[in-house]
Amino acid sequence: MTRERLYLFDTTLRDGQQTQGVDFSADDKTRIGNALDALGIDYIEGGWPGANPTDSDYFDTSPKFKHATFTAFGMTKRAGRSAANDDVLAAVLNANTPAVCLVGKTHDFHVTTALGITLDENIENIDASVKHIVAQRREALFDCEHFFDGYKANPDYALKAAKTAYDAGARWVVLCDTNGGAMPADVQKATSALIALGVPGDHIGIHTHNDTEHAVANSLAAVNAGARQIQGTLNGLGERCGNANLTTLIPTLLLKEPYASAYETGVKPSALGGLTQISRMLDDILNRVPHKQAAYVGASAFAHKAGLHASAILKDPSTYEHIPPETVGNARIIPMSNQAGQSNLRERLSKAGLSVEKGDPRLGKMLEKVKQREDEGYAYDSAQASFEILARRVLGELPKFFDIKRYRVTVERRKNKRDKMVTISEAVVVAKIGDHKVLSVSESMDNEGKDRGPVNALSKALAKDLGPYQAVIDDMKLVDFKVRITNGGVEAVTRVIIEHKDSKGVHWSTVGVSPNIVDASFEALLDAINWKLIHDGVMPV
Ligand SMILES: CC(=O)SCCNC(=O)CCNC(=O)[C@H](O)C(C)(C)COP(=O)(O)OP(=O)(O)OC[C@H]1O[C@@H](n2cnc3c(N)ncnc32)[C@H](O)[C@@H]1OP(=O)(O)O
Ligand SMILES: CC(=O)C(=O)O
Repeated sequence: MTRERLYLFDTTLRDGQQTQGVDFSADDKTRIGNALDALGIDYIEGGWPGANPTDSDYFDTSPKFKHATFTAFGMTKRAGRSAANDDVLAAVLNANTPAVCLVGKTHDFHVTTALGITLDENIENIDASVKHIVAQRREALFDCEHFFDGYKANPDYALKAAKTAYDAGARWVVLCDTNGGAMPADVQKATSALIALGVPGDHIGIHTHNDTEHAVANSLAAVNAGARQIQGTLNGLGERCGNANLTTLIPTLLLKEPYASAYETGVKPSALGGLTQISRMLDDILNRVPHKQAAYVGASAFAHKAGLHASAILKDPSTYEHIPPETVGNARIIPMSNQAGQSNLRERLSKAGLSVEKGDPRLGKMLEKVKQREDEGYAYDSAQASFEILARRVLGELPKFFDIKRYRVTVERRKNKRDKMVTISEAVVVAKIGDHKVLSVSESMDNEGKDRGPVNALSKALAKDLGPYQAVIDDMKLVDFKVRITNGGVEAVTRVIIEHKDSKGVHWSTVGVSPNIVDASFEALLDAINWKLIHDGVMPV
């Protein structure tokens, strides 16, 4: 059976940039754009040339994609001037991209209220703007802003605005759920109405927002009605609650029926294995902790915590997995927790290179220890590296790299040379490495002279001089530090979970628990260092 072509349009670099807290540099855009092209995305919208220096700089680099059509975004010309005389439109065209996507109003309320012009003037703006793009021999796309709300309020006008763009030569008329409030049935109905009016489905695109968590469902509803282009972003970035998540839509289109048999996209099955890595790369660029429960690519997407699940997974993974995790470049995890049985335990141990026979009494002892510690506040499902350290300790297989003799942290509030009150934390750690005693002192100041607190001072002192292990420890980078009070009131217990990564891209998490936040942090730090030394194959001196 021949499959119909479904086009994927990425707007991570444009609508994704409209996410609160996201500010790409031109170099970030280059990295992301190249990754999207390698993945097989058909259109990459780079931003709005002329709107800000970063977007203009990125367009100045004139990216040359192997697969994707590079697209500039802008808005229709303003009323009262010709398209050729609109300076905002001119800046967009001056970027010289093969495709140009213009947003325009299709909801009568927005025309009269936001633009303050007549409904006819708006139709003329759409017509003239699209014709101007086509006359410049560019592929024209028209984003029908607020199309679904407009269709509800005044269906004739919304349809007329969309049809005007098509008649003026737009290759794609993109129906936008700008405020993100449409339901799948609304999308299906309005898309079908435009097709019935004479705009073919293979000229219709869909652009949805996630304000009701329906962005993916609404994109599929439009495809079901006949649309053949989907716009979205990596990891669902985008204005407010985000756009349709391409990281979810791509595997769904390639792996799930009826889409997999009916449609072909530019993303080939062989490229799908790189999806998790691209998703994590974006988080890395944004300095964000990846969303663990993200569909397909989240670290928990294939984590089997419950004992019953883990026991069946070991017999056949398809018992509790909708797809094999490797298909999207993800990995299966069997975490340890108070929900676990011996199956979870043996699987985790074998992943750590520790083989224990079924029925070994140490398994029962270890499971009891894990459940008892979870009761005290530890959380091993989020701190697999600490579980490994605990298991090695119970099995008598934890190498002794060094011994901490003592540590001390002081916090002082004092006036500095400029007579300004400052807080300074200082930590001292005394460690014994073989026969050698090492004393390290560190302050909490960062490179800009800002106080980073007692835990930071302690971490720096601990990692400052561990003699023969130093090169391995210097390769550790703290990426996340979470503190949680697990018991309220005067008996409060603090749980600290920290995440590290190294230059090989390996991430590992450790946990510490104590009524004292410094002790809890120190325990998690020690586990992190021991885990790294073990995993780098370091021998104790
Ligand atoms: C639904 C979407 O996500 S569309 C994408 C929106 N993206 C952005 O806005 C990000 C980039 N935008 C910007 O940097 C700026 O808004 C600019 C440079 C484009 C314009 O800046 P300014 O000239 O200062 O205008 P400002 O942002 O205050 O207002 C937008 C103007 O465009 C007009 N406008 C809005 N949409 C359209 C349209 N489709 N066609 C023509 N004019 C439009 C508005 O009426 C308003 O004009 P007014 O001030 O005369 O009422
Ligand atoms: C164009 C666009 O981003 C929107 O209407 O949501």
